[in-house]
This record gives sequence, C-alpha cells and structure tokens, in this order.
Amino acid sequence: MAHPTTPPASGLHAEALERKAALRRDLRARRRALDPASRERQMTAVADHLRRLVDAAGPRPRVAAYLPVGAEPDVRPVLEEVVRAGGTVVVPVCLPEWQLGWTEWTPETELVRSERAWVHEPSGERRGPEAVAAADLLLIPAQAIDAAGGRLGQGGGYYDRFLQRLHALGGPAPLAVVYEHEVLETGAFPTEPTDQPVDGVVTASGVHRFAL
Ligand SMILES: Nc1nc2c(c(=O)[nH]1)N(C=O)[C@@H](CNc1ccc(C(=O)N[C@@H](CCC(=O)O)C(=O)O)cc1)CN2
Ligand SMILES: Nc1ncnc2c1ncn2[C@@H]1O[C@H](COP(=O)(O)OP(=O)(O)OP(=O)(O)O)[C@@H](O)[C@H]1O
Repeated sequence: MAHPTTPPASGLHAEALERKAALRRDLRARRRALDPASRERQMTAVADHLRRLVDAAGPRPRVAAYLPVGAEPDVRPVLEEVVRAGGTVVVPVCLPEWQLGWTEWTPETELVRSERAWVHEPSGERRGPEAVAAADLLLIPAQAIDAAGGRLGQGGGYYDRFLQRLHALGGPAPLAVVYEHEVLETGAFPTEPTDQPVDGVVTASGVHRFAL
C-alpha cells in the first residue's frame, strides 16, 4: 500500500480541508504556469533579501531551510553560499506520524526520495527540533501566506507540528518564502486551531514581518 501523504481528516474539519485542497490545486497550477522570466526575476530578488538576512547572522551562519521540490522558490543558491562561507545548513526529513526531523546538508550531500512525501532528502543522521532551535535563520516552504501570517502548506501538517515543538524551545522566527502572488488577504483560506503562523514572509518585494 502507498504511504498516505496526508493525515486522515476528522469529520469536523472535513469542509475546511476540502476548501484548502481546492486552493492548493489552483496554487500549484499557477506556480507551474509562472512565466520563466518572472520566476527568474523573483528568485534573483528573493536571493538578495535572503543574503542580507544571512549576513546579519554574522560569521558561520546557521540556517535551517528546505530543499525545493517542483516549482517551489529556489533557495538553494543561497544555501550553497552559506556552506561555502563556513556556515551550516539543516533541512527537514519526513518522519512517521507527520513529524519533521532535521539533518545536515551540503551541496555534496546525496539525496534520496522520501518514502512519505514527494520530496528528496539526505539519508544522514536525524536530529530533533534542537537542531533548528540553534539556528540563526529558519526558512519554511508554503503555498500561500495570508496577511496575518497564516500559512497554507502541502497539507501534511508537518510544519504545524514542528513549529509547535520549536516554540517550546525558543528558536528562530519562522519566515516563509513564496512568490509575490501567494501573499493573500486574510480569510483567503480557512485556518484551524492547530495552524502555526509564520513571523514573516520573504518575497521578491522584500522581507515582511507580521505584527504577531
Ligand atoms: N521542499 C519541501 N520540503 C518539505 C515540505 C515542503 O512543503 N517542501 N514539507 C512540508 O510539509 C514536508 C514534505 N511534504 C510534502 C507534501 C507534499 C508535496 C507535494 O505533493 N508537492 C507537489 C507540488 C509542489 C509545488 O510545486 O508546489 C509536487 O511535487 O508535485 C511536497 C512536500 C517536508 N519537506
Ligand atoms: N499539532 C497537531 N496535532 C495534531 N494534528 C495536527 C497538528 N497540526 C496539524 N494537524 C493536522 O494535520 C492536518 C494537515 O494540516 P494542514 O492542512 O494545516 O497542513 P499544512 O500546514 O498545509 O502542511 P505542511 O506543514 O505539511 O506543509 C490537519 O488535519 C490538521 O488538523
């Protein structure tokens, strides 16, 4: 049997989950249809903003980020620069029960297809949330962010569960990285009590921090 990519829906939330699933399909299609010139322009600007955030962390920056899949914003060039500059990068790995573990990454790290989600990840030693709590910068993927910092992800609830655990440890403020058209008005997607907001969002327009 194939591994389920999303947890079973409880009856109570079924309607909200269906609305989110429909919006996810639209957003995926829009990402794939992005004009290559616009994608390129946005990624260049995003990389400039990310470089400034990394520089502000001082020497040997410690960054927790994601390895992009599909048409997700490509943060990899900046992650490569972090490693070249003597810093460290940790990336997520999908564990059972929709939990995220973390593992160190360099441009040489071999990636394997996750058994649990449509992502590639390193097969090295798994670390817990303390690997991220020690980071200077935490970049997370999203399909959309609303004007209050609400996050629409891939639907696994991986980051909701993880951010809840991270907050108990302190740790860096999570920043989502998305395309400009993916910052939506509040109410554009339903939020649930378990949804963990982000502290800010990085787009081509800049770094915007929400008043939480
Ligand atoms: N890069 C990345 N890593 C991540 C996540 C993520 O969202 N992005 N996750 C967050 O929980 C976890 C994995 N969950 C995922 C669940 C579904 C899909 C997926 O079906 N992706 C589509 C379309 C992606 C797009 O273009 O927007 C695909 O690849 O077809 C990806 C990740 C952990 N690692
Ligand atoms: N801390 C939690 N404990 C139990 N269930 C949770 C928790 N956080 C989220 N969930 C459940 O996980 C499911 C998926 O959540 P949601 O649609 O918010 O995923 P997402 O944030 O888009 O996904 P991802 O973080 O993987 O990108 C929902 O049914 C939600 O209720």
